[in-house]
Amino acid sequence: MDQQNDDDIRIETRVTLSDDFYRLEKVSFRQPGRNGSTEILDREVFHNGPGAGVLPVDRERGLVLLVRQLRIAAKLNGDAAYLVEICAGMIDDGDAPAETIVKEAEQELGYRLHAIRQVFELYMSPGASAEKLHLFIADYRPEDRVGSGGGLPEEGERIRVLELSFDAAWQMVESGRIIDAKTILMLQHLRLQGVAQPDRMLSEAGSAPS
Ligand SMILES: Nc1nc2c(ncn2[C@@H]2O[C@H](COP(=O)(O)OP(=O)(O)O[C@H]3O[C@H](CO)[C@@H](O)[C@H](O)[C@@H]3O)[C@@H](O)[C@H]2O)c(=O)[nH]1
Ligand SMILES: [Mg+2]
Repeated sequence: MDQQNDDDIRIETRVTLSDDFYRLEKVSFRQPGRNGSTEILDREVFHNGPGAGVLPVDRERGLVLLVRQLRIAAKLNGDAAYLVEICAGMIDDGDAPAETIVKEAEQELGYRLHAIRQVFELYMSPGASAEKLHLFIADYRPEDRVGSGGGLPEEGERIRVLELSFDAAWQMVESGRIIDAKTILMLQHLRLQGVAQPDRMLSEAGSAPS
């Protein structure tokens, strides 16, 4: 099997094809070919990141906060136009991912979060996109509500805030109503932590061992 070394990949040229809201680039690079040769390939790279997202959890009441918002790409594919997702946003230049989370949670959800912990740092679609996502989990309680959320109306954001039980949110994954990857990852993470069924855990704890 050939060795695969990062240092053997040489970027030759980078050309910007489009630079409007996001940037699309065509990259030409050299990679090792067979029998000691090298070959040149072209790839397009879409720069739509980096971003950060958060799943706020109220463990006492067994609830999570999600958002529902228009995603025109999903509509173009023939899926629902309004997707249910975790709160997320693009990271402004110079901001740390956790700072983005704090801002987005206030803007989109109207909540102040506590105990913000990073869970994943991942690429959403590395074959075509440079978007790197930082995903967090955080705590919230009813008294942390500081506004109505909804996003920035001047940017055209009309975000609806959903507060759902763990089970109801997971049901939406299983029934295919939640189809956003970062949201499914985070809800799955919550289940793996073993806090996803507080009612069942409580009743099991209180029942006689079988
Ligand atoms: N004018 C203009 N505005 C845009 C465009 N695309 C997005 N916007 C606006 O830019 C803002 C982006 O809002 P954020 O909350 O920062 O991001 P997001 O839409 O939730 O999603 C972004 O972050 C996610 C998490 O990183 C990503 O998954 C997603 O691809 C995107 O980068 C929104 O007001 C949106 O309407 C565009 O092509 N043109
Ligand atoms: Mg957003």
